[in-house]
Amino acid sequence: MSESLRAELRALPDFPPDMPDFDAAAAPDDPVELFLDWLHIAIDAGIRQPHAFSLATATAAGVVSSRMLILKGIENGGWQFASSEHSRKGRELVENPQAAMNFSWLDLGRQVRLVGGVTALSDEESEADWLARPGSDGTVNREWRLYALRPVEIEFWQGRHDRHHVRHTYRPNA
Ligand SMILES: Cc1cc2nc3c(=O)[nH]c(=O)nc-3n(C[C@H](O)[C@H](O)[C@H](O)COP(=O)(O)O)c2cc1C
Repeated sequence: MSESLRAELRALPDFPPDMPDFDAAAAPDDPVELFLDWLHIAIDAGIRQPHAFSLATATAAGVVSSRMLILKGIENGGWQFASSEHSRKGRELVENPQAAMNFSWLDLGRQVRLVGGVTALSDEESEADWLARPGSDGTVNREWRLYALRPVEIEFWQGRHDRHHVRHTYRPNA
């Protein structure tokens, strides 16, 4: 069974036939500019939920967990997301305010990884995010919290058919 699974997995296609080029030498100095450029390319390519990413958090003891979330915006160098502050991620961010994000646009052979400190944003900003959600009935949810991850490291990764994959790393706020 495990050998047939291994063979089945090995036979799966990997990169899409057409992948964009990425010239790291010509990349802008500002990682936000490059991130927004890649995000808009993903949106224009029709990728489903291009604003979805995996967020990894950890307890104070370093026990890691991850889950998918939706990007709410980027402001003042902070990538924003929202969730219940009573959730596992909410509790972990109180005891250990560090996290990692991973955006993957597989149909473009692209990944962006971010690592940094996370801050809980204000009640006003959190409430505004809750009320702006599709289907909002105008009722306030006091558990809802908007957070911002300010990256100390961002890595842009572009797959290539010749396997000379391109990695471009920024270290802002370091
Ligand atoms: C594509 C996708 C997007 C999601 N977006 C959010 C989100 O923005 N906020 C949220 O709290 N949960 C979101 N979820 C659910 C989370 O993945 C997760 O199940 C939930 O937040 C509880 O996580 P926790 O128990 O680790 O804190 C999303 C799930 C998927 C699959």
